[in-house]
Amino acid sequence: MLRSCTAGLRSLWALRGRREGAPRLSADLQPARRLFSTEKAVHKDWALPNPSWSKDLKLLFDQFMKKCEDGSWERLPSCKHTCTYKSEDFKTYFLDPQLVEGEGLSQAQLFTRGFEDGLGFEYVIFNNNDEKRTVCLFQGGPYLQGIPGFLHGGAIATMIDVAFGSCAAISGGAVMTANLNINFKRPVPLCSVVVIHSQLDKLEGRKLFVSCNVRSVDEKTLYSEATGLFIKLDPKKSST
Ligand SMILES: CCCCCCCCCCCC(=O)SCCNC(=O)CCNC(=O)[C@H](O)C(C)(C)COP(=O)(O)OP(=O)(O)OC[C@H]1O[C@@H](n2cnc3c(N)ncnc32)[C@H](O)[C@@H]1OP(=O)(O)O
Repeated sequence: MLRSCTAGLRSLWALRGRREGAPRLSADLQPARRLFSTEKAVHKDWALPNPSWSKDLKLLFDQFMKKCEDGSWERLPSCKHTCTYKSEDFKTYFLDPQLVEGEGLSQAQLFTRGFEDGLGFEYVIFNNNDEKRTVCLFQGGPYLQGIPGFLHGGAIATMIDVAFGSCAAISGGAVMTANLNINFKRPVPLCSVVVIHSQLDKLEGRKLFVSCNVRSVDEKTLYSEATGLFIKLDPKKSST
């Protein structure tokens, strides 16, 4: 396992090395900033394979894409800058309209999509709307290291939160995390692929109770288990 992780790291660094000749981040950000601040923003879908994806991740992705063919599962597209109609719900709820229009948010992007390919969070989420459950395929890159060679617990918590959010949104629409409880049972090797199975356990008014487990691709290792409480936003309330 150590060897495959090292090989994975090596190929990621090679990928990064190839990009060293390209303009550095600050210059790269300029077009993104312009794109985000105009109406004509191009919304790339980041929940699709890229060269940093391991064989395991591509294989699982293909398997789930097959499950999507009969309509029982659907792949969730993912933008760097929230671009679905749902983001309007959050803006209405939380933000001063002047802040939305102004420079303050011009560089905002989804936390989990803020890394170059392969270095941070590589993931795709599939929803099963009838069964109120989701599967998140996640490969954590070298910038997410905690103890040497393993994923940072905060990175796992982040992915669990994102997976939960998608699961709760099936029934709740615009939701926010109120509570997360995670039991970390085994450390996750850096650059490996894990599968996060989430499900809605209970719906009680605006409260959505969810749970998940995080397993290795062969399902033999249980890395983490978690529960969460999400609250459906009440459009009559505003936090500002
Ligand atoms: C578009 C692109 C997407 C992009 C997709 C990206 C997905 C990323 C997912 C990331 C999600 C996040 O990071 S979210 C960010 C982290 N979370 C937050 O910042 C949330 C901060 N908290 C809040 O703003 C608020 O507390 C809310 C919105 C959660 C709830 O406020 P509220 O709407 O006023 O509701 P409130 O009346 O207080 O509570 C409703 C009911 O829930 C219960 N309740 C509330 N909080 C708790 C709690 N912690 N533990 C137990 N119970 C609780 C109350 O007792 C009540 O029960 P009863 O009396 O009805 O029985």
